[in-house]
Amino acid sequence: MINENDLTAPFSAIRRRIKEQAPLIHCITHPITMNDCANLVLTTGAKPHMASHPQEVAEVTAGAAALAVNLGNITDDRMLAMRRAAETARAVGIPVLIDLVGVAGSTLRRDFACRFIADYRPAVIKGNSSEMKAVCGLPSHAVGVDAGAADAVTTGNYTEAERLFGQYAAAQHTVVLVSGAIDMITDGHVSCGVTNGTPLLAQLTGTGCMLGALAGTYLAAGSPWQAAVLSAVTMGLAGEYAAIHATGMGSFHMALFDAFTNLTDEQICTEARFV
Ligand SMILES: Nc1ncnc2c1ncn2[C@@H]1O[C@H](COP(=O)(O)OP(=O)(O)OP(=O)(O)O)[C@@H](O)[C@H]1O
Ligand SMILES: Cc1ncsc1CCO
Repeated sequence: MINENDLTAPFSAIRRRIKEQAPLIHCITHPITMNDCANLVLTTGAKPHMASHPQEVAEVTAGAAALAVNLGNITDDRMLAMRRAAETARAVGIPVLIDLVGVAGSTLRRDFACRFIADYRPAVIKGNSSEMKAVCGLPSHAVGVDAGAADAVTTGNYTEAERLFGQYAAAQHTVVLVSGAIDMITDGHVSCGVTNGTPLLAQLTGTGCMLGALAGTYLAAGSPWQAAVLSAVTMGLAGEYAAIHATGMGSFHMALFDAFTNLTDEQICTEARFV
């Protein structure tokens, strides 16, 4: 049984370190959510750099504290940029997160992701349940970049999902963050499910990409496990607060950013909910 205090104990320290150190977070991502990801990183106190030109990314990563790459809306240039940046991340010893956007419906992205994971050993691999099943080599039921209902992690299949994704995480020596109504985080030895959130988060494009950028930011100040759990709790709770004030998706979007700005350590530690 997971002790919730053990999970939440490091949260405040990570948040404080990010505010004090204002680390540079290099995000190589796509135009659909780039602006939201940059603004979310800013709410933490960290500094985003969204550089993606293949000829400059190595230089940018060399000055960063963490690298987050996202396969959404992929291009040849960004694939090359991600590999060059990851080479540098490995050389200078900074952690890498990969967000598997769209791998379930694209052989190009799936092959790229599997090669990237094998070559650069990301500290965190993030995806929705369909994307994660796809890189595990299992049939998945994605609808475009969204997870299919048949792949969702639920209280009914939680133990099986824990086994499946845990096995993959252990084999890759990484932390897996599976997003959804229950966000599952596992390294194959320890796992937890974060139940904070609102279905509205799935109605706003790119909240999964934002979750990846947030986990990438916390990687600069905490372990991969802590970074993944804290990001899931933060996104879920911010969604819950935003849902209270929103009257539609426009105001939800704004209220979500207000919630990121105003969430306190106490709210995050006392209102985090785990399966
Ligand atoms: N039904 C739900 N109830 C509560 N929270 C949810 C629900 N669906 C998604 N979320 C939350 O929304 C965020 C994004 O998760 P999701 O699985 O939708 O990502 P994604 O598919 O990668 O999204 P995108 O491709 O739009 O970036 C996570 O923080 C997750 O907890
Ligand atoms: C809609 C969409 N298409 C490619 S990426 C993206 C944003 C959510 O991942």
